[in-house]
Amino acid sequence: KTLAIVGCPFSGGQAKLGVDRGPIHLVQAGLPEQLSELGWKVLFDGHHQFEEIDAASDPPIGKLKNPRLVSRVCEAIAKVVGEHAKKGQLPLTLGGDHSLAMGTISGTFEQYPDACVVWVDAHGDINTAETTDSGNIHGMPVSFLLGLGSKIPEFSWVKPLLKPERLVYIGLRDVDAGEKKILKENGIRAFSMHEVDKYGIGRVVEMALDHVNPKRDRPIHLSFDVDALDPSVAPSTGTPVRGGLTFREGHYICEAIYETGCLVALDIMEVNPSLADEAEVKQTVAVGCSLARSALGETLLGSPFAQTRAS
Ligand SMILES: N/C(=N\O)NCCC[NH3+]
Ligand SMILES: [Mn+2]
Ligand SMILES: [Mn+2]
Ligand SMILES: [Mn+2]
Repeated sequence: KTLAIVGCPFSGGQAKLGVDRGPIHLVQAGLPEQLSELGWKVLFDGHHQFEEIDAASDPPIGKLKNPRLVSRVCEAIAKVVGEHAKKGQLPLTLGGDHSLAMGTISGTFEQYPDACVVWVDAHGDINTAETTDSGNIHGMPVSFLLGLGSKIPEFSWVKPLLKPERLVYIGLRDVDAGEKKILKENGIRAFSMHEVDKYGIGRVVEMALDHVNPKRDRPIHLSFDVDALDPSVAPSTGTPVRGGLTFREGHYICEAIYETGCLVALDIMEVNPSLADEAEVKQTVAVGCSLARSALGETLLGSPFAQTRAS
């Protein structure tokens, strides 16, 4: 049961400063120690340093901003995550913005081609080069993973290994018109906050897993954007959207996924320690840590450390 913590101090997928310091704050809050307390053999893989590319050498491609930087960083992360997965370790990637999931999920699929993805987020992150308004690539990783939209040579390393039926969303409430069209056209299952209200988080997680993992025998990659949580719960994040998951709903998702024993990779993304006052930053970092603990075996009544697939 080795857990490989991959620090990814990266902010190139969006415009707000500070999200690259998410990893250091999560680590300094004691996350590695907290996880070894749970029984994990923790391998801290360090905070990966990414070589800058000066703006002049990385002009936008169409609307896409910092395209070469984002592509190169994600390709590097795909290798790192893939290598840890190959060794039977469970990669925990600490972001950094959500564009990184293009890398982490590519890495997971190298090792687990039959994996499914649970994407917890206020946003769909599924814009293509054609539909994106902002050109911020953290709003696009899912489209690359599905192989949607026009092919961009700089991103040719991304293989379309994710199939629509292996992807499910929980927490959506800020989806662009173009993304809504993409979700519909591709028949992608999404449990928005409307469904969470209607069915309750317990049923939503059950239905989500029934959709992508009916026999609970497929590896699960959980990609958790902390802005899925209500801003009152995780205030220090780049794109807060009101009406989000409660503290418990967010943790329930993680606990329930851990209980499947299928978790093989986890991303905790978009913690930006520079967007709120000290108390709110502390709160957001603490939530990132507790979500990770819940997804990795911490339970409220303390049950013995169950085996996960990546043992
Ligand atoms: N946090 C974000 N994605 O998860 N922002 C980008 C999406 C805005 N439409
Ligand atoms: Mn996201
Ligand atoms: Mn988001
Ligand atoms: Mn700081």
